[in-house]
Amino acid sequence: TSPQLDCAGRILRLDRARVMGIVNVTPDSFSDGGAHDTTEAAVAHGLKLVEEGADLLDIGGESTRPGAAPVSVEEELRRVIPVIEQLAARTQVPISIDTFKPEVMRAAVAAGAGMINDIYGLRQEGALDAAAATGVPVVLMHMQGEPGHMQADPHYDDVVAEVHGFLVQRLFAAEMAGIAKKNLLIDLGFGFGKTTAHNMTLLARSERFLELGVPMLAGLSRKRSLGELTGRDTPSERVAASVAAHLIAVQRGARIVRVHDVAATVDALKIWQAVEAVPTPRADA
Ligand SMILES: Nc1nc2[nH]c(SCCc3ccc(S(N)(=O)=O)cc3)nc2c(=O)[nH]1
Repeated sequence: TSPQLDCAGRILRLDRARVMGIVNVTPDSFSDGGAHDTTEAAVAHGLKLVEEGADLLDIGGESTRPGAAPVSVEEELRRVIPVIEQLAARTQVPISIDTFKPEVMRAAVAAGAGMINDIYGLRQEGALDAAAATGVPVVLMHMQGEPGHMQADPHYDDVVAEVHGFLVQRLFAAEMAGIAKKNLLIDLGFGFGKTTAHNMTLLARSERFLELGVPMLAGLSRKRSLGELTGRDTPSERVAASVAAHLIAVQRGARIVRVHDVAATVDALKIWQAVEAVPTPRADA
């Protein structure tokens, strides 16, 4: 039986790398800023990403980019719940909720979400119990510091060892809270309290994390490190770099990649899958 995730009834097979499409429901990411238009635009975007080949969607109502302003529980719910309800009704793919707030986790799963993606790794008060109560798979991500200042001056004695130790501790905490190991995933948290050097070290040594025995998610899409390495100052100019980074992440063990550019990533992974399908020559052949 090849690995798979049961996302509230929607099965996500992990026999090959899967593409998670990003749907930001933040007024500043859509022209008008009006509530209805924001919902409508976010739903349309999610449908477009599924058309492009997304295997699942990640719905986020609060930007956690460095320096972003916090959003209240009420406001975050107002943004994401209508989008989750509509997308769950209009597509068959699993819907992930990108939140660290326990109340939003519970409401999102009640509204049709089948996965929780928590950049704080369930460290907020009440998050472990909320996630356990939903019964859906959970992504535990590493972050050093908080979004407000995490990129000020990130420092590690040994970034791989420290990120590994953090994820071991979060996996333990999640299992102690009653979350089955088969429902746990990890994420190295590219760009969350890391310099470009830290990010590239983690990407280069991703395979080290497979020993944790859970699927790994990678999210480098359009991030600053890719801009620094290519000189592309605008996120939308970082598509080629993002596709390259996620192909490398998959080659080094990632099972899910979280991307803005679904069509391009799907094409790149098709080439990887064609190469992976070539049988290894037998030793005595
Ligand atoms: N599991 C998971 N969830 C995620 N949610 C986000 S939102 C991106 C926030 C951001 C934007 C830009 C930079 S930067 N300064 O590196 O360009 C950092 C963080 N990302 C991830 C990720 O990776 N995994």
